[in-house]
Amino acid sequence: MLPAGSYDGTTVLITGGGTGLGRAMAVEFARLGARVGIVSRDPAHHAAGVTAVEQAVDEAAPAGRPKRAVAVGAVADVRDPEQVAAAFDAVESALGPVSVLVNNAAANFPVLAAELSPGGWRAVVDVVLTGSFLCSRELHRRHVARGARPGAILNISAAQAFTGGPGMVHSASAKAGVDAMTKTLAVEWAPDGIRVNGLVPGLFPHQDLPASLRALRERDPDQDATDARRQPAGRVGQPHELGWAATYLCSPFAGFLTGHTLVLDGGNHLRRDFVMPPVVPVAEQLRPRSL
Ligand SMILES: CCCCCCCCCCC/C=C/C(=O)SCCNC(=O)CCNC(=O)[C@H](O)C(C)(C)COP(=O)(O)OP(=O)(O)OC[C@H]1O[C@@H](n2cnc3c(N)ncnc32)[C@H](O)[C@@H]1OP(=O)(O)O
Ligand SMILES: NC(=O)C1=CN([C@@H]2O[C@H](COP(=O)(O)OP(=O)(O)OC[C@H]3O[C@@H](n4cnc5c(N)ncnc54)[C@H](OP(=O)(O)O)[C@@H]3O)[C@@H](O)[C@H]2O)C=CC1
Repeated sequence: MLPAGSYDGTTVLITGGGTGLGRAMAVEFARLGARVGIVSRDPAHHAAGVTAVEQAVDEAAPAGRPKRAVAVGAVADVRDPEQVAAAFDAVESALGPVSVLVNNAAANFPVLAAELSPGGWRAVVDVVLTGSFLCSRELHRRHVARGARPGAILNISAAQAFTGGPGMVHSASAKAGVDAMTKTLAVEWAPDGIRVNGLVPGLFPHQDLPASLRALRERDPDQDATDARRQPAGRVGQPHELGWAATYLCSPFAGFLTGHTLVLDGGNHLRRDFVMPPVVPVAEQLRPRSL
């Protein structure tokens, strides 16, 4: 854990920060003193994120300390550059200039590549890859115009980017693009004082995931134990652990680190051997079945 107050005076914008892992990261930034802007499509998700952040900050604050503005939500579909700019405006007018951006918003659903429509491909690639680019570009534009420094961007990726993602060709391809963007922008924007890194969560189950992804696990009545057995570390990730990694990567303690993607998965993406479990075709894995 970083020292208390590490993010005092810093405004962090997290896309998709109202649910799941984005919310967990928002809470950890706020615990360390950050003000947090939560940007996504659904105001109900913003409300959940703001409540979680306020609760965590209240718990950590000494009794009687006056309440401060710690979190706001702003509506935007990250696929639309005008909505992205308007959301930055809204967050900055409430919380001050954004110097840390977490590109966390994502879309994904299991589908065979042969059955994926052009619209389904575009929806996922546009949210994950184009959305991360548009938000990064907005942070960079504002940061440079102000002559501010330092700044940090964190791109949330997935191990599918390195291995491919059978049953999720759209997400794997988009996340691989995000990883290439991390390295490219790290070099282009280092002279502007903006670091760009990536963070890959391994298996982090939570209830906010869309039904199509939760269903992959819920076929198994003993899902938690099965998930744990499938990880070299013997357990899945806990969302606050992703927050700990995110707050480190965007902090001055990582001030010389840029263009790096950190994998937080208990070793799972390295689990390759000559002897592997029998192959089950992806079409069979995705076929609905009764238990
Ligand atoms: C941790 C436990 C789970 C274990 C499983 C393993 C997980 C591995 C993880 C891999 C790494 C990545 C993880 C993640 O990204 S998790 C984050 C997931 N979160 C979300 O996806 C939230 C947001 N998602 C959405 O809102 C929707 O899914 C969607 C992307 C579809 C929303 O976009 P949009 O509003 O534009 O959607 P539309 O309804 O207009 O649809 C657009 C086109 O997409 C087609 N579509 C939509 N859903 C499906 C589906 N389930 N199957 C096939 N096609 C689908 C839809 O038909 C549209 O296409 P057309 O225009 O051609 O009709
Ligand atoms: N959970 C896991 O095991 C893994 C997660 N990841 C990655 O972690 C990150 C967080 O995922 P997780 O928390 O699990 O999933 P969630 O489904 O909980 O989060 C996705 C978030 O993205 C937002 N979002 C989706 N589409 C848009 C859009 N068009 N514009 C703006 N915001 C959008 C959603 O908010 P709203 O609906 O309000 O727009 C939501 O808050 C993602 O990048 C994901 O790929 C990677 C590997 C594994």
